[in-house]
Amino acid sequence: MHTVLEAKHINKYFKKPVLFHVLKDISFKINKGEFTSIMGKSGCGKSTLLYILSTMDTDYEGELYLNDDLITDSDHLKLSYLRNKHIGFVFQFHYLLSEFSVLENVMLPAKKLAECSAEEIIHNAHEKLRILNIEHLASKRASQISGGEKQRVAIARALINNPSIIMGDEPTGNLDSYNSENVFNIFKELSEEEKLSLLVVTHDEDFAKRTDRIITMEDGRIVP
Ligand SMILES: Nc1ncnc2c1ncn2[C@@H]1O[C@H](COP(=O)(O)OP(=O)(O)OP(=O)(O)O)[C@@H](O)[C@H]1O
Repeated sequence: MHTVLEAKHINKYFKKPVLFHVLKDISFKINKGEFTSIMGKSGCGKSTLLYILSTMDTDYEGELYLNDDLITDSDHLKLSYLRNKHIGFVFQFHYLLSEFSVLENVMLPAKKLAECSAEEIIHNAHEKLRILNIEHLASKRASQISGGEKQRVAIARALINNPSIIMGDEPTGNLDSYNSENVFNIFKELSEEEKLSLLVVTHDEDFAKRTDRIITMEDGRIVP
């Protein structure tokens, strides 16, 4: 089984206001197509861990592998490239640009990566909107669509560069139960049919129970 992401003995300390050992010897693997949730009480270190796994925080001890490559000591430019190419993000808040159209919002990470022609990017963005059943919204401004629709646009944007893994920080935290179910079903389908890996921090037990695996954290450690 191909491993998409591997954390080996990750430790993280916050140095201020006092020295605080926030992540303690975290090790796990995420395989291709695996849908994993991370749960744990507020303050146990979930977001801190996701920040490291998503390559945004480089101030940690231990090793991080992306598609079997050790990326821990990569410079910021390389990490920014790897992040954009291989990792899609879905947050609690959608972070869409409200004055841009839905299509333009979805295209943005592909423009940044600049590995496809403008025509290909438009074609790919339409394809992602079709997968998420929101192609009819393509020309609307992001400010003109509902909360549930915005989150689906955010997922389409996360998919645009065909990442190896989608990371979510409470992606259903702002949604009602209907839209949360919708997002869950989209993620499940992506993992089963596209063999996409998903790693989602959530407080929603119903959501987590239906993922392939729950990683439970307590006081900066993974509960064995
Ligand atoms: N920049 C920082 N400096 C010092 N301490 C921090 C910093 N950021 C977070 N912490 C502390 O680290 C711990 C873990 O925070 P983190 O945000 O990872 O928790 P979490 O599990 O994601 O919580 P929640 O479920 O409430 O989002 C908390 O005790 C928090 O107060």
